Amino acid sequence: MEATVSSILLSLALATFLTCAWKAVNWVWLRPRQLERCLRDQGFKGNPYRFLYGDYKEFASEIKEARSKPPMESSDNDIVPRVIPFHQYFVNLHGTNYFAWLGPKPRLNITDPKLIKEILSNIDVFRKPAMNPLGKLLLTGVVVHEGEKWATCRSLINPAFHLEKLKLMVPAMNSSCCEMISKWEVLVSTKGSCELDVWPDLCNLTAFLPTKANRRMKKLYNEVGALVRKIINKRQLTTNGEEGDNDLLGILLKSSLEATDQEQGRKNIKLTVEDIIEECRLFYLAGQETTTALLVWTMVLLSNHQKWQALAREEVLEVFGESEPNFDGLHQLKAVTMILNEVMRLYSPDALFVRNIHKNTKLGRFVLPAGTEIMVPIIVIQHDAEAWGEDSKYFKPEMFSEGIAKATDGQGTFFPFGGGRRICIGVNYALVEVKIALAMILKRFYFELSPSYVHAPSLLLTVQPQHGAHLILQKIF
Ligand code: HEM
Repeated sequence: MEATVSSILLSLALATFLTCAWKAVNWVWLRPRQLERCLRDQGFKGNPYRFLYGDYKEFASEIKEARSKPPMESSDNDIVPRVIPFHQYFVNLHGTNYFAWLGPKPRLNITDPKLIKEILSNIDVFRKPAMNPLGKLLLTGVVVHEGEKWATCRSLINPAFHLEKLKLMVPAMNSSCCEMISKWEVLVSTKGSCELDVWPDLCNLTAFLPTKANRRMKKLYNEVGALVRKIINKRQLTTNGEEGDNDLLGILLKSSLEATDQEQGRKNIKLTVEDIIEECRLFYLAGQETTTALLVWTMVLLSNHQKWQALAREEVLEVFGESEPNFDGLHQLKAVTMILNEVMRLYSPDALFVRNIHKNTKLGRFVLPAGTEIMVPIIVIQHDAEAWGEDSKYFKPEMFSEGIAKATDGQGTFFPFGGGRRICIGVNYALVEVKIALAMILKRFYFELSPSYVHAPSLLLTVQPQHGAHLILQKIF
């Protein structure tokens, strides 16, 4: 009897071991080889799969090499090889229809705007990739949710970004900007001009908390979490930013809560306090990094293109005169809007996005096997000479003089905020914030590149200036 029990246990252990071993072998060897055959049969090209590591070594060495390259000419906008160097490497080896191995997972490069449109419009099929534990620490909330949970969160948060809510945030945005401007005014006060790395100040400006932006994640998370909890507990929400150090966050949060209250009544949906904290942390990260990137490259490009800087300043003075920027005036800023579009085309803050194929899926003439990933390199498409002309790397805001649809001929070759139903939720917020900041800076300072500026755009979550943004600011009297 005892012998039978132990032989059953042994068989069970053996069966479990064999199942696990089979799954492991399938994951690291059999499945990747199957995927590779399937992709090659459809004309995609890439390195042969290498056990477990795939192309990690190539990714790492290309990124390392790009970061240690000598700086570029400051007028050179051909930044793709520097920002996503692995892309250039694989294109050189295999052409644009390439796949690269992220461990045992092949990632396909997709640059055809028609296919991208298909990807963006089928959000249930082309999903965000599952986050690893480290990624989950960084990003949570609506940006990573899928299906029902995503739809619920998005519909509850959306009202916080409606135009009438953004209008309420303008005074708070003005006042954070005033702090930075006052600091710069002190710096230029003695000589009339000064040399300054504007990057750290712009990072602080776009942080929701006007207190020092803390870039260490844990502390940042605790700060935002504690603040949100405090506001929720006390329900001390104001609509005009009187709360002091929680103005923008407070307003965003209040709108989210109001919307949550209403929607919950209607749909019987529940967002927990933790859900809301997650969303606010996400806004902080997703919003701060990208908006700062847009602002800093705008200052760098306007330093290189003084004609456009003068034009933008003239427009700002014409619209706002002596007063601080206001919401309604922002819509009249035509040259500024053209400039921002062109900056986002050349220096797209988000350089790329990724989707996961979780079941065999048709895309154009291809059938992509489950387990494949797709990479859409936004910045590559926005630099493409076929779409934007031979001078696609030049700064030409005039291309946007009749709007985005005209500039792109409706081809979908400009999408710095993504697209489809998962388009950036903060698009209007970001543009209002950047326009206010830029208008306030233009009104008070002329700016140009300092001789110590080193042009080295690189990708670190967003496209950032690797060695800061050293400019010379000159006070306008
Ligand atoms: C210039 C500034 C910004 C740029 C260029 C930008 C770009 C993007 C892009 C490309 C996506 C789509 C990613 C994908 O499809 O995988 C996205 C999504 C998102 N962005 Fe932004 N963003 C900016 C500012 C902001 C701000 C200010 C906020 C919030 C305050 C924000 C919150 C989000 C969220 C929550 C999503 C996920 C939306 C969803 O999946 O439904 N972004 N952004």
